[in-house]
Amino acid sequence: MEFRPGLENVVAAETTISFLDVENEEIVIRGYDLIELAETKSYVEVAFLLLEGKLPSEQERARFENELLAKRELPDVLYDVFSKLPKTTHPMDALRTGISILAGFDPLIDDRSEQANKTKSINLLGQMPSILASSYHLLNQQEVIPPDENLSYSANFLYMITGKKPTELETKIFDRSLIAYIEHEMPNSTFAARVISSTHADLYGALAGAVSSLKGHLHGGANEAVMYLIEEAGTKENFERLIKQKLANKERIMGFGHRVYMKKMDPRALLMKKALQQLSEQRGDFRLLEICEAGETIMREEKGLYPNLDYYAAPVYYMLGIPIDLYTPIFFSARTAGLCAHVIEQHNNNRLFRPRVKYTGKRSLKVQQ
Ligand SMILES: CC(=O)SCCNC(=O)CCNC(=O)[C@H](O)C(C)(C)COP(=O)(O)OP(=O)(O)OC[C@H]1O[C@@H](n2cnc3c(N)ncnc32)[C@H](O)[C@@H]1OP(=O)(O)O
Ligand SMILES: O=C([O-])CC(=O)C(=O)O
Repeated sequence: MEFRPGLENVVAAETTISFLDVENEEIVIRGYDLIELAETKSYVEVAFLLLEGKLPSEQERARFENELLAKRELPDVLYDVFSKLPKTTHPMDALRTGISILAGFDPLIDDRSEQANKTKSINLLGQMPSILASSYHLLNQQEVIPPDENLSYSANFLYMITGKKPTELETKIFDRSLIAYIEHEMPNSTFAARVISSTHADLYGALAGAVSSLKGHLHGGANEAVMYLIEEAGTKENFERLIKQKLANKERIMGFGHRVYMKKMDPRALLMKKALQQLSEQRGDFRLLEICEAGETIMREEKGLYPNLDYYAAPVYYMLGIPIDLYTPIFFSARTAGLCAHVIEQHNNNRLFRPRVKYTGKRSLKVQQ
């Protein structure tokens, strides 16, 4: 039996959902190129594509978006729990708690049929913005911002976080970031969700496990860590110095490197870099763009490493006025569509995940009598 640390290059599932075609620099989502989807479609349309396997007609999009918007209300107990959690709770932990509580409210909890799983997925996708925004506000002893009926899914999501009606450009960029995060083949969190659902566990359990995985700094938690590093530096010169110092100490720089892209730029990072350029030009404020470009150059020169999505999503979120500890929950919220598609696929064609080990421990020890 062959052992590959980190399961590098091990094929863990057969799927029709997505594939990283690194050679051709394409992230294939149900047959489409993710970057093209991000430039031409809305998050709601790509979520529909993931769940239904095809892009929606205009009528289907409107119905689906209305369905999501109609699910925004949460059971009262969630608001109550969020307001009672220790104020130091990270919103990712509140989010995990929220998903666990919702499980108890689902009459179809143990139904793994495709239809029941789709119903759960739509409920969760609709509720996700409310969970994020309300948990953040309640943890910070602020009023919860009620949804605005007249806004699109993404505009309302941003509004419930910031309390400000976003401009058209802000909505477009936020929506694009959600598409960038929506699905990415077999990252650690998706693998976790598939492993959990392979025991016939329910979709909520699989997603709660995925939240835990995605919170880590080597995965989704990197977007927050990037922004804290930029904030700590404040200027381009300090950022360059800080990166060099960390590299000299053999520390990792968050937002760089990727198991699959290795020494190539993540196509989604370029998408978000363009968004940062747009926001910077529109505001006449190039500070974050200059800092990030300086970091990108140093990492390429010193380590031959390129930015991943988290590196450029972080300053984009900062410029959109989003609190830093919501960056990773937003990543998860966007990823919900992809994760649900994977749980559905796993449940529809299941075999229990149960790998083996390469044992390096002791043998033949005798118990002392
Ligand atoms: C949207 C996402 O979730 S993308 C991932 C977000 N995560 C990050 O940005 C965290 C920073 N990046 C990393 O830690 C890594 O690049 C990972 C975890 C993403 C991928 O790691 P792996 O494929 O396991 O590569 P591995 O950890 O073996 O690293 C290979 C080499 O590159 C170095 N390296 C990889 N990434 C970085 C980095 N960001 N900074 C400095 N060095 C790095 C490692 O130190 C290692 O060097 P060595 O061979 O001299 O020991
Ligand atoms: O693919 C990965 O390993 C991590 C990643 O970029 C993602 O989940 O978007």
